[in-house]
Amino acid sequence: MTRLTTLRLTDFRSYAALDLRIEARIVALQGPNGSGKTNLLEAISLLAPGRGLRGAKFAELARRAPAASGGWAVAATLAATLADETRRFTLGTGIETSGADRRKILLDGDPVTAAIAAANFACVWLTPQMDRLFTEGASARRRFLDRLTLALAPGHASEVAAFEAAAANRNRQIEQHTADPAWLAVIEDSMARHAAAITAARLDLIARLNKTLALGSFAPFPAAQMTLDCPIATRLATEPALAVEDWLRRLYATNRIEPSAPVSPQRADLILTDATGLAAALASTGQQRAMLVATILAHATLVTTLRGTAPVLLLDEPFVHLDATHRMALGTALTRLDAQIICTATDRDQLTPLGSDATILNVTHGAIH
Ligand SMILES: Nc1ncnc2c1ncn2[C@@H]1O[C@H](COP(=O)(O)OP(=O)(O)OP(=O)(O)O)[C@@H](O)[C@H]1O
Repeated sequence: MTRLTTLRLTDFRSYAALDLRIEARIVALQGPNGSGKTNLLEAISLLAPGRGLRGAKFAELARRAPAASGGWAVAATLAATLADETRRFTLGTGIETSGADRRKILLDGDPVTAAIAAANFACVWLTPQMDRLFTEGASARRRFLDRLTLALAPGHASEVAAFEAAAANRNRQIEQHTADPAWLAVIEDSMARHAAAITAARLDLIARLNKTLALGSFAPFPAAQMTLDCPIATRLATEPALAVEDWLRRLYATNRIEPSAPVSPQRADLILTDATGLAAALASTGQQRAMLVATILAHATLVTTLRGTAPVLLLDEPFVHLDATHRMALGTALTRLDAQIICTATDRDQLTPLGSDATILNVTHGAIH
C-alpha cells in the first residue's frame, strides 16, 4: 500500500500554512461548509500528474490574501509497502509566482517527469461534482477514465500530453497556412502513434476493470461495465496497432482543410452501464453514484493485484446520495480495502458507516485539529 504520512501546504487556497501528520489508513476530514476539506483533497490530488480534482488553473490555487506570495506549494512524505519492504520518499509540487502556469513535481527533491511521478503516486477521486459526470460533456468522462488508466499505465499522462501538443501544433500550422507538407506529416505521424497508444491503454484498463467488476464483489454496488465509444477503439478491436496508426496517418494527411483532427482520442467517450445494461446517463443520481463507487472499488482491487499497491482514494462526501444499505456497504468495503482513504463529511454522523476504523480530523477555516 502507498500512503501519505505527512502533508505540508503553503499558501494553498484557504491554507496559509498546514503541517499535518497522517497516521491512519482511513482519514475523515470533518467540518462545516467552506472550511477547507475539499481544498485539502485537491492538494493531495496535485501530487499526481494533471490539474487535480477540480481541474483548476495552477494560478487559481494560490491563496488570495494580502500577505500571500502568489505561489503555492504542496509537499508530502509517503510510505510505499511492497512485499514487506517499505520505501519512504517525498513528493512536492507548486508554483513560485502567480504568473506561472507550469508546475514541477519533485521526487525526493529532484524534478521528475509526469510518468515518474505517476509511477510513484496514484490517486483516484470521487466528488459531488461527479454526480453530473454522465449528463455533461465527454471531456470529464475522459479525464475520469484517464485517471483510472494512469494508475495502471504511468506513461499514459505523457502520451495524452504529447498527442495534445502535436494536435495543437498541427492546428496552428493549418490555421496560419504556414504548413510545410513534410513537416505536417511528421506531426501527424506523432499524433497517430500517440492516439493509438492512448486508446490501447484505455482499452486495456477497461477490459481488465470490466472483468473485475463482473465478479460483483462489491454488491449491492452494481457489476457495472465500461465501453469506450471511439472509432480508434473500434479499429483496434480488429486490427493490429501498426495498421491503426497507418490508418490514422492517412486520415490526418487527407484532412488538412479542417484544423481539428477528424478522429482523435480526445473525442472518445466513456459509457458506463449497470449490470442490467442501464446507461449511467439514464440512471438516478444515487444509481450513478453507486456505479462510480463500484468502479473505483474494483479499480483499487485491480491495481493492487497488478501493481502491488492501490491508488490513494480521495472521497469528497462519499456517503451523500446513497441509501442506508449502500452507505453501510460502502463503509464496510472501505474498511476492508487495502488502500489509504481520505474522505470528507460535513457532519460526524455521516461517518457512522466507517465505524471506529476512521481517524476523524476536524477542519476549521484553514486549520486542522
Ligand atoms: N485561492 C484561494 N485563496 C483563499 N481562499 C480560497 C481560495 N480558493 C478557495 N478558497 C476558500 O476555500 C473555501 C472552500 O473550501 P473547500 O471547498 O475546501 O470547502 P469544503 O470544506 O469542502 O466545503 P463544502 O462542505 O461546502 O464542500 C472557501 O471559503 C473559499 O473562499
